[in-house]
Amino acid sequence: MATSSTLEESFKENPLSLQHILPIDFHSIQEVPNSHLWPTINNSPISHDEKNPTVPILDLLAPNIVELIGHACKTWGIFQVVNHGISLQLFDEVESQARRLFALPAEEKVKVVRSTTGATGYGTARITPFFSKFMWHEGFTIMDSPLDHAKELWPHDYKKFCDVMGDYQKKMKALSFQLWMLILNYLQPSQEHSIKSFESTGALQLNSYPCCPNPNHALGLAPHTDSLFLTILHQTNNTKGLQILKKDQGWTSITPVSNDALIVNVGDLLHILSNGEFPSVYHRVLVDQTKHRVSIAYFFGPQVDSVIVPLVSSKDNVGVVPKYRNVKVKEYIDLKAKHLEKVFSMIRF
Ligand SMILES: O=C(O)CCC(=O)C(=O)O
Ligand SMILES: [Fe+2]
Repeated sequence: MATSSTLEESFKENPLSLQHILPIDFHSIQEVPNSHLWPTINNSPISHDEKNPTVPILDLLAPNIVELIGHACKTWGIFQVVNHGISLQLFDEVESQARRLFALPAEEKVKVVRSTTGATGYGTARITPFFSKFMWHEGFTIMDSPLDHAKELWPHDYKKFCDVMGDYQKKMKALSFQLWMLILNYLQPSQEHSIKSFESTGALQLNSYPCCPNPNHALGLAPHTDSLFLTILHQTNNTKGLQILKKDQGWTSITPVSNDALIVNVGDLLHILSNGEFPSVYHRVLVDQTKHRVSIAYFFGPQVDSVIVPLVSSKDNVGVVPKYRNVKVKEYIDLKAKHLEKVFSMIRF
């Protein structure tokens, strides 16, 4: 038996109230209720002819990929990946299984609602309690196998869902490692740095943003950063929604270059590990009046018992002092659950 704790366990100490977990019934709603009505979102609604921002697009087969990925992490903290070897068919299957789940009536979905101390299952975003308004969003989180939940939802027809999600998690884990090796190659941690050998954790997050009658006053996801090392996101390119906050540019939409392009962003723990060199991207999601958007995020990080030590002794960084104190992943997750972004100032020197 493994004695190390899991990501799931590390959420237990900060329970959420059921009121903050259960999404409204989007199938029955005609108007945005006051609880979900945000003051004007400081941006015009998504315009579909908007110019693409120049988020780096990385070909994983490029000979200078280490430099490219390092540069992208440093300058943007977010990039797109093509030529990653994952088939369009798998993306289509994951999206269609996710849509199958979200299309279920509310009384079915509630059977697999996340528990107040849990991490997996159906529910709102974990950042919900930090905002006075609710988000136009429902999610389903998978860690390891979704078997128990799938059996609840489809007692006689759960296999396809589990197979597809299992396959996707496997592919995402492998891709995460590939990206991770490239990033470590770029950062060049010293031999003794603990990050050289670590066990990973991953979580799959299915996101659903139903059509919204009033998209100018609703938010799919409120601004946030992701907590772990990397997030790999799939969204079909005909439904925009993701925006990042870019210095001098404001909120900027990220549009995939193709249906099989993946969007990869730096999370908090990689920001800390890189000693602040790589920004942890602040992002949010807008909603659409006529399109029900689904996105699939894979969060990749170290095990919760690992300690993140900012890299200062790599060759580029000689003489640089650490900007953050060492932090155990479990402690970080706990601080973030209590304080959200204020967590950075709490661990900064
Ligand atoms: O749906 C998206 O585009 C982004 C999802 C996201 O930010 C998240 O799951 O943390
Ligand atoms: Fe996110």
